[in-house]
Order: sequence, then structure tokens, then C-alpha cells
Amino acid sequence: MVKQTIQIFSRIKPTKSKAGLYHIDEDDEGLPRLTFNIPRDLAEGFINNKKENYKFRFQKVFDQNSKQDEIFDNVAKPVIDNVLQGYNGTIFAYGQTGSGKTFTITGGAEKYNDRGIIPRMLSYIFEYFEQNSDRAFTAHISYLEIYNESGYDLLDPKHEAAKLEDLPKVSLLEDSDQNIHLKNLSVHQASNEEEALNLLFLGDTNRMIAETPMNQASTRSHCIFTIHLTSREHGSATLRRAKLHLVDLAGSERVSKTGVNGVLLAEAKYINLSLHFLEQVIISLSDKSRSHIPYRNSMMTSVLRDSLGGNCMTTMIATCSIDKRNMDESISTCRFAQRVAMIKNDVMVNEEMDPKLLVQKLKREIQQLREELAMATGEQRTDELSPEDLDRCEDAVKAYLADADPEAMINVGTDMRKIHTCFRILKKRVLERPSPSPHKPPTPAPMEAPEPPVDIGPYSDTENNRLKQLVVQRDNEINILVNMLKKEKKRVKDASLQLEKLGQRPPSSARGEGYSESFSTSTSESRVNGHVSAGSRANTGNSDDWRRPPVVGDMSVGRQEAFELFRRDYHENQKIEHNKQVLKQCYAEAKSLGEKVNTLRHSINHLKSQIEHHRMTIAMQGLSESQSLEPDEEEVRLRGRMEEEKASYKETFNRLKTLKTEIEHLQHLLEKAKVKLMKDFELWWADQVSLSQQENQGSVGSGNTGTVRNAWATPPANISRGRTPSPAPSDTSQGGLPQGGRLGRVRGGVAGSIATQLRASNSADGRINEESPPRKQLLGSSSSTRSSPSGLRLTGDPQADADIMAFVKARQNILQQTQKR
Ligand SMILES: Nc1ncnc2c1ncn2[C@@H]1O[C@H](COP(=O)(O)OP(=O)(O)OP(=O)(O)O)[C@@H](O)[C@H]1O
Repeated sequence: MVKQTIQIFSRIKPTKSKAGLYHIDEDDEGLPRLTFNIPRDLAEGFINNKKENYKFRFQKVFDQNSKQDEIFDNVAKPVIDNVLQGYNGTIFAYGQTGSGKTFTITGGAEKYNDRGIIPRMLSYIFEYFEQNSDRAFTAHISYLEIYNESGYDLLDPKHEAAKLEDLPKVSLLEDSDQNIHLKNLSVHQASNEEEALNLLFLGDTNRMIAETPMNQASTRSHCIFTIHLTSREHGSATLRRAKLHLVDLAGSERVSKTGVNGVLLAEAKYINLSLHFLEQVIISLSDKSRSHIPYRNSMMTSVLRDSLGGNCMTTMIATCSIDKRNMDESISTCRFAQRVAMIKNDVMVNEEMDPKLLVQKLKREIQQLREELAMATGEQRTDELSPEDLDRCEDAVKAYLADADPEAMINVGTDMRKIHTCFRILKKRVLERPSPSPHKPPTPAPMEAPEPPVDIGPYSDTENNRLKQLVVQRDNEINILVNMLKKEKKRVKDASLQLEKLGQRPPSSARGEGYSESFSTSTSESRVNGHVSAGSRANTGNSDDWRRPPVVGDMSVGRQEAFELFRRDYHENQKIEHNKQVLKQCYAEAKSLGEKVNTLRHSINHLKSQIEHHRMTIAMQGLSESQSLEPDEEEVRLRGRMEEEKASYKETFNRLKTLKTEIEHLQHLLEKAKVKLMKDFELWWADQVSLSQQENQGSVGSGNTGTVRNAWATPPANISRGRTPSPAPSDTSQGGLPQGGRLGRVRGGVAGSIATQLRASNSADGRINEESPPRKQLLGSSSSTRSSPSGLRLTGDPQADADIMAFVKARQNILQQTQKR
């Protein structure tokens, strides 16, 4: 067992703000040091004691310009190397919201080079497996999300559920050795890098899909990606097991700073509570006088029990934002890291015997013990009974059958061999009994008779056959009835579905439909090296469909048009287009590399046959014997060329392999962006529906088409970072944008362009221009409560009416846009 303190690193998030707020140097012992220089105005504020310099020691401090590969090489690689040797490992990122935890652990959503520790770790591990073929490795993956003290399985196929809370919860079980087990958390085998990356991607996508405005996933939940490794040297009975946790904690800022209330406050308290319990565990561990460590207080500390003070090599990355306003949080993060650095873990290689080999070993031991016992008792115990014992069994059965007492028992002790023998004797007796005449019903034997016949075969063969046929007949009847029942059930189910479709059709806004095509990348392009990757599969709509949000179907034309508009001005569209371009270039490069690989392969084969041919020619000339075994000049030349071609082949092939990973990564990024785009559109659309509902009700109630609401001013950028409930109608009663809420935070994009269009149809003072047909059409006539502006009749069902109104609005906007162009 080795004692090892938790390693701490710090990473500074790139920022545009002025330098001078911090610096990195070395302390007297030559250890890297991060110093925060607090400006006077801040020092006198919430940071106590008016101290101006805060110094923290780390294993290494990564400055703003540090790249992902540097972090991986310095922070993750040492841990992974140990995990591959059979030690447990944990890497966790801690820091305030937005300081770069997810970026460090999982990676950025834009570039391949921004891949974080997890995808790089997966590449590294599977490459290691390939290079170390002397051991047999297996890898299993699980992905847990902890939100409000409840665990959810991010790899659960049921994750198509739109809300995290709808999923089955993962619960904690503790065995008698105080080991924690997670019930309902699925573990998936990954045989290669691609499968592992697909699982990571699936978990991340599920996290995004299940994200609701109330649980903006990455910010308010903790995520633990775990890879479980086993390895065994070929022919060895010893198995090594190790697990590596990669933990992305929730934002660590204090509740007071989050400025939230209501549900969000309760949630923030949960997060703070679980981070508080984490802190408690860390304080207890760093205080040697404390014997009780409060792991059980929260799910996260229970799951990470081994990582903190147990059998695990643990590393922490403290992520810091060094803007002036985030200074206090960054200092708290570093303080927390200093405490963590005091924890010592006891680590050891997890080795155990392979269960199969263990059984063999135990069998051998039993045999040895038997032999020892035989020597000690002088009685050789075999599987066979001695003739005396067999006689004793015969007598015991006889006595049993003769005994009139219904409670009588056969007494042969606890030797299983004797018990089995008694059963055999009994069976023999039963089978030997003559069968009674078919016409005479059997007479039960009197209990008093000395040797009563055992009456279990009272029927003749003919009777038996008749009964057997009857049983077959009955079986057939049952089968027919079961089939009829099934058909009936299916009919009822179909009918109720039909009814549901007709009568309770859910509003179209509740279904994300129809726009997958506008995003998809060409399926032919997604074939690299003759292989279709997961990203492309998701686009081609096959067995992976369950992982996507509901798409495709009978989306109305208006909504589809609105979606097109939304997408065009979507704040991340530029990034998406850029990635598509990069992907295209990758495809082109992959194609030409694939061709080059093939050409080189042919050339190598050709050179090989040339060499062989050359040798044969020489042999046929009868010169080979007289010549030395050394290759001649021509062969040397051919071999030299072949070596060059081989080197080029290897290089091209490796590049193609890397490119394949890059392409898959980009496909994943695009797929994620697609999911996000669709989610954002859904939220935006739902907002439009509820706003038009409000407007509709407003116009119905007051008879006034009223003041202008900037109904379309919902910037996608804001939606993507969580929604604020719509402001009360009074917020907008002055005709301006509502203050503080989501609608108030217009940043251009779709919002800007659509809002402009809407304004164009209003009068300058913000009131509806009655002459403006579009607006009039949108809001409907004040006197009509049941018909839409363009004469469309409304249904009276608020949800359906809202859908209709949203459709009209979307259409209106498109028309206006087209007219403008
Ligand atoms: N080192 C970095 N280089 C470039 N961009 C970064 C870096 N660190 C963070 N970012 C960017 O900053 C934003 C916030 O980062 P990220 O989501 O990783 O923060 P976080 O700490 O995980 O926040 P949260 O607590 O909300 O999950 C992202 O857009 C991310 O791409």
C-alpha cells in the first residue's frame, strides 16, 4: 500500500480583462505558486482583512494560454498510467460556474483540438490496449448525473424521457464491507475507442436533452463518467480491476452570489449543500484528530468515497476565472484546493483471483482435504457406497414402507450418497410394481398390510395414451384461446390509439418534428474507411433513434418555415456551418488518404512480387548456388523502395486513423449542436405559443388589441442558458420590452430581425397600426373571440388555438421577410 496526497492543479480561464490581477511564479521551495493581487477597492469590499495578496501552491498552474493537450499530458496521463497498472483513479474539476470545468473534463463544443480529458483518455487507453497485447483488457463505462441529491443514469435508454426527473433514479446500496454499489446505473462494455466515444456522446446528449430550464445541466448537476478496467496477463490467474472517475462538479459559487429565488434557490441550496458536504469530508480528512468522516451525508461524497481518503489516486483541477468580479470565488476555489492537498489516500493495486480459476483452485483444495481426511480416519471415502452401506439403505427403505405411520422417515443420516441411494431404491420398487387390470379400478391397499403396494401407476398403457391425447388436445385449445386473447388486446389497443389520435391529439408545439433534414450531413460523406460512424447513424435514422429528441413527422409548413428562419439567425449557426466546412475538408482529406493508402498497398504488393520474381529468375538461371546468399543490387534496390513505401503507408495510415477520430468527433459536435438547436427552437416556439395565448386572451378580455408586445423578441442565446418565467402582463403594459426577464434581454439574432419585422407593422408610438394587415391578422379582431384574423376559425381549445396563432405568426414573419428581400 502506498500513501499519496491528492494532487492539485489550477487552470486559469482565458479572459479579455486586464492583466495584473494575478501572477504565477515559484515559492521558496521551487513549487509553482498562484498569487492573486487584489485591487484596493475589492480588498476593502467583500474579501476580508483588506489583504491584497493571496498565495496558493499547486503542483502546476496552467495559465490562460494552456492548451487541452498540455492539461492532458500533465494532469490526466499520470493518473491514467496508474489506472492501467491496476490503481483506482479520480480526476475532478472544481470551480465556479463558467470557469471551465466542463471544458477541461469533456471539452469544448467547437473544435476537435478542444477535446477534453475524457475523449483523450479514451483514445489513450485503447491505444495502450493495442500496444500491450501481453495482457487481456476489458473496459466498461457508466455515466452518472447527480441532480438535487438524486442520481440519474445518463446511459439509460429511457433517457428519451424529456425530463430528468421522469427517469428511474439511481440509488445507493452499501454492503457489509461498507462498499458502495449503485443500483439502476447501467454499465456498458466498450470494445474499442469508437464504442467508448459513442457512449460519452450518448451521455452528453442525454444530459442536454433532459436539461430543463430548471436544471441547466452542466451548471447545476454533478457528473461522474467512470471507466472500469480489468486486465489479466495471458495464462495468469490474477485479475486486476481498476476504475477511473472523471468528475465535473456543479458550479461552486455561493448562493448569495447566484441571485436566485424560488425553485432555483432550493436547487442552489442543494448544490451548495452537496459541495458543503464535500468540503466537510475534506476538512475531516485533513484533520487527523477526526475519526468520523461524514461520507453518508450526500450522494456525491458517498459515490466518491474511495476517491477521498480511500484507495484511489486522486487529482483535482481548480478552475479559476480571474475577472475582477470573480476574484472572491477564485480565491475560495484555491483555498478549497489547499485543503484538498492535505488529504492522504492509501492506494494499492486491486488484484484478485479470476473467479473461474478460483473455482478450479477450490476444487483442488477439496480433493486435498478429502485425501487428508481419509488418512486421518483411515476410511477412504469415495462416491460409491460400500456393500454394507447399500444393504443398510435397502433395510431402511423396507422399514419405511412397512411403517404405518404417515409421518415415518427414512433414517440414513446426513450422507448425501446414502440419501440418493434410498431414493433410487424407492424408485426401483415403484417401477417394478405390476400394473393393475385396465377394467378393475385399483383397490387402495390397507394401511395395516405388512408391505403395502405403492399406488402410483393405476392406469393401463391404453388409458395412459388416451389421457396423453386429451392433454395435447387441451394444450391446443389453450394456445388457440391465448392467441385470440392477444388479437383482441391488440385490437383494443389499436382502437384506443386511433381514438387518442382523433380526440386528444397533442398540440404540435409539444412535438419536435420535421426539421432533422435541414441539418443532416450527407450520409455518403459520413462513410470513412468503409465504416459508418455513430454521428452519421444518428442522422440516417436507424437503431439509434431513441437517443434523439422526437423529430420528423407532420410538422406544419408554418412551423417548418419558422424553424428555417430561426435556424438561419441562430447564434451558433456560424459555428455549425464552420464545423460543417471543416468536416467536409476532413472527408476530402480522408478520401484522398484512403486512395493513397490503397495505392501504397498495391505498390508494396507489387514490389514484393517483383522481388520474388527476381529471385526466381536468378534461381532459374542456375546462378543462385554459385552466388552468395546476400541479395544482389537489384533486390537491394527493390527492398529499399519497398521500405520507403511501407514507411509512407504507415504514416498515411496513422494520419487516416487520426482523421477518422477527428471526423467522428466533429460528427458528434454537429449532432450535439443539432440537438441544442432543436431544443432551443422548441423553447422559443413554446414561448411564442404562450405569448400568443396571452395576447389572444388579452384581446378577448379587454376588447383592445392593445399595446405592442415584442412577442418575437426571444433571443435564442438566452433560451439556451435557461428560461426565466414570462413576465406578468403588467410588465409589458407600457409597450416596451419587459424588464429583467428573458424577453427583456434582446441581443439581436432571430429576436432582432423578427422584432424589427413586427415593429414595422406597428405605429411609431408602439400602438398597433390598425391599417397594418399583418399585425391585424396576428392579433385578430377585438370583437371576435372565436375566429382568427384571416377568417380562420379557432377551436376553443386554448392549446390548439395557441398553435394556430403561432403558426399564423410564423407565416406572417416569413411573408414579411420575403417581401423585404
Ligand atoms: N480554457 C478555455 N479555453 C477556451 N474556452 C474556455 C476555456 N475554459 C472555458 N471556456 C469556455 O467558457 C465557457 C464556460 O466554460 P464551461 O462550460 O467549461 O464552464 P463550467 O465551469 O463547466 O461551467 P458550469 O459550472 O456552468 O458547468 C464555455 O463556452 C467554454 O468553451
